Amino acid sequence: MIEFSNVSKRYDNGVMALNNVNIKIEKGEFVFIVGPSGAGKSTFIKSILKEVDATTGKIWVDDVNITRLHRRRVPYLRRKVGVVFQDFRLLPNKTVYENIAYAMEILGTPQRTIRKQVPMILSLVGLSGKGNVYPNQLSGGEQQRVSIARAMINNPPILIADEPTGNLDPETSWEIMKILRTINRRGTTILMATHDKDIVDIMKKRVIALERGGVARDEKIGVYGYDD
Ligand SMILES: Nc1ncnc2c1ncn2[C@@H]1O[C@H](COP(=O)(O)OP(=O)(O)OP(=O)(O)O)[C@@H](O)[C@H]1O
Repeated sequence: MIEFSNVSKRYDNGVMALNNVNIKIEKGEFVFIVGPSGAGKSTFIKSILKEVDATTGKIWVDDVNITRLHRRRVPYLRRKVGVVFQDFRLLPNKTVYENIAYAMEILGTPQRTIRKQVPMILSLVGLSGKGNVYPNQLSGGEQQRVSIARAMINNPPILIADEPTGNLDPETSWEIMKILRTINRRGTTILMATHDKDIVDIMKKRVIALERGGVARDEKIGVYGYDD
């Protein structure tokens, strides 16, 4: 589903953010990406989305070698990979419904399909009935659920969550984890970068630890392994 083969990323300032990374993630896996600040987690995620280009090596996403993917094809790649961020990134002047509908419109989804699917996606994240409210009328946890709903339009095979619980209290974080687990059980491969020790230790999922751009650990049922 996702494969990194001898991938290195050297930024223009000389920093080696990824250093000969070899990783294979199968369809349907739930993988935590952990590691100290500056270890390369964001660079790893960005290279799956082709927001940064690997300097050397090859990356496959959903069986497509994206290393040489033409710029024109990048939007097709992004359709296969939903993304959720720590800071939600919702449009403040659009309602919950409109935030999701707008993302579907950008992908060229017909209005009829949008009208049918938005309620289904809202129910998946437990927000049925909240379609007409604005993001600032929602709690942080609810906003993150909207952002997960938006990421799941078109039912992408891969969902990337970059510190999705970073702005949330522990109880709310677990509500988000339950939703991610449900989405994973429905077949979506999930990659989650996190600094949340409790979540990683309790979930008992695969853990890939990056340190100084390299894979320091890759455990089938792993732990967070750091003190922060
Ligand atoms: N655009 C860039 N230009 C130059 N160097 C960069 C750039 N982005 C990241 N870096 C450097 O690459 C290294 C890896 O950064 P990255 O953001 O991938 O780490 P991270 O593990 O996501 O960190 P954090 O946990 O703090 O988010 C760091 O040394 C960082 O300073």
